Amino acid sequence: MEQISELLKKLRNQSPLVQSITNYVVMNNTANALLAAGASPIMAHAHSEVKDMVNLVGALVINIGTLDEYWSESMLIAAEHAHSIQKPWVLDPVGAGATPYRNELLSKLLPFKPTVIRGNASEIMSLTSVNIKSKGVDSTNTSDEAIEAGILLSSQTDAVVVISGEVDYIIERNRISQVKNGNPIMAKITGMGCTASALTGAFVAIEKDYMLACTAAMALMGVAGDLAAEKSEGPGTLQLHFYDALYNLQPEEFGERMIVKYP
Ligand SMILES: Nc1ncnc2c1ncn2[C@@H]1O[C@H](COP(=O)(O)OP(=O)(O)O)[C@@H](O)[C@H]1O
Ligand SMILES: Cc1ncsc1CCOP(=O)(O)O
Ligand SMILES: [Mg+2]
Repeated sequence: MEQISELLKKLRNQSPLVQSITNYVVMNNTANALLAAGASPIMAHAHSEVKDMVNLVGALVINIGTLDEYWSESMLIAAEHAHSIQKPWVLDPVGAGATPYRNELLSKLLPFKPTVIRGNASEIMSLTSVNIKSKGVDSTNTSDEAIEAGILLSSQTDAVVVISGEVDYIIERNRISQVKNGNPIMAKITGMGCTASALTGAFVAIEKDYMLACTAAMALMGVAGDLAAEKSEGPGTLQLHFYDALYNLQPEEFGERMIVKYP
C-alpha cells in the first residue's frame, strides 16, 4: 500500500519524539527499535516531570510489563494528562488478566481513553473481561475469539485495538485491517510485542488516521521480521538482524513485501 510506504518516509523525515513508560525487560530493545526505524525515544517516568514530558512528545506509550506502585502512579499521571491535552497514547496491557493488581491498574487507565490498545489475543480478551486466564505475557487464544473481543473493546473504548499474532488484526469499531507478515520466531524474542507498541507510538505521532498508523506499524514489524528471519538461525540473531532491517528498509521494498488487507 502506497500510503503505508509513504508513512515510513514521513517517520524518518519527522523523527517524532516518543515517550515510553515501559518495563525493565524491554527498555533498551524498544529504544533501539525506535531509533533504528527513524523515531526518537525518551524513557521518562518521574512523577515530577512526566506531565512536562507528555507536553513535549509526539506520542506516549504506556506498557505495564513490570509494575510497581511508583510506576503505576507515573502511568496514571501521564495517561490523564495525555487525555486532557489530546496527545495520542498507546496502551500495552502486558499480562492483562494474570493478576488482580494488573487488572485494577488497567481499569484505572482505560477511562483516560488510549488512542490505541496493542496486545496479544489473551491480553485483549482479558480486557473485555471475557472469562479467560492469561498465562503470563504470552497468548494462549485463537484469533476468532480475539477478534470478537477486539471489536467489543474498540466499541467500549473508542480505541484502535491491535491484536498481534500470526496474523495481526487492527480493529477500529467494525473496520478490520490485517497484516500477514512476520515470523513465528518473533514470538520467542521478549520485547517484540512491546516493540510493536513502541513503533505504534511513533506512527500515531505523525499520522492522525490511527487505523492507518497502526497498520503501518504492524506492517513494518512484520516486514522487518521477514527480512531478519531470512538471515537468522534463531531468536538471538533474528533480534539483531531485526534492528538492521528497521534501519535499512526502503519504502519501495516495504511496499513490495507488505501483505496487508485494508478495508
Ligand atoms: N506466529 C507468528 N507469525 C508471524 N509473526 C508473529 C507470530 N507471532 C508473533 N508475531 C509477530 O511478533 C510481534 C509480537 O507479537 P506477539 O508475540 O503477539 O506480542 P506479545 O509479545 O506482546 O505477546 C508482532 O509483530 C507479531 O506480528
Ligand atoms: C517477560 C516480561 N515480563 C514482564 S514485561 C516482559 C516483557 C514482555 O514483552 P513482550 O510482551 O513484548 O513479549
Ligand atoms: Mg506483550
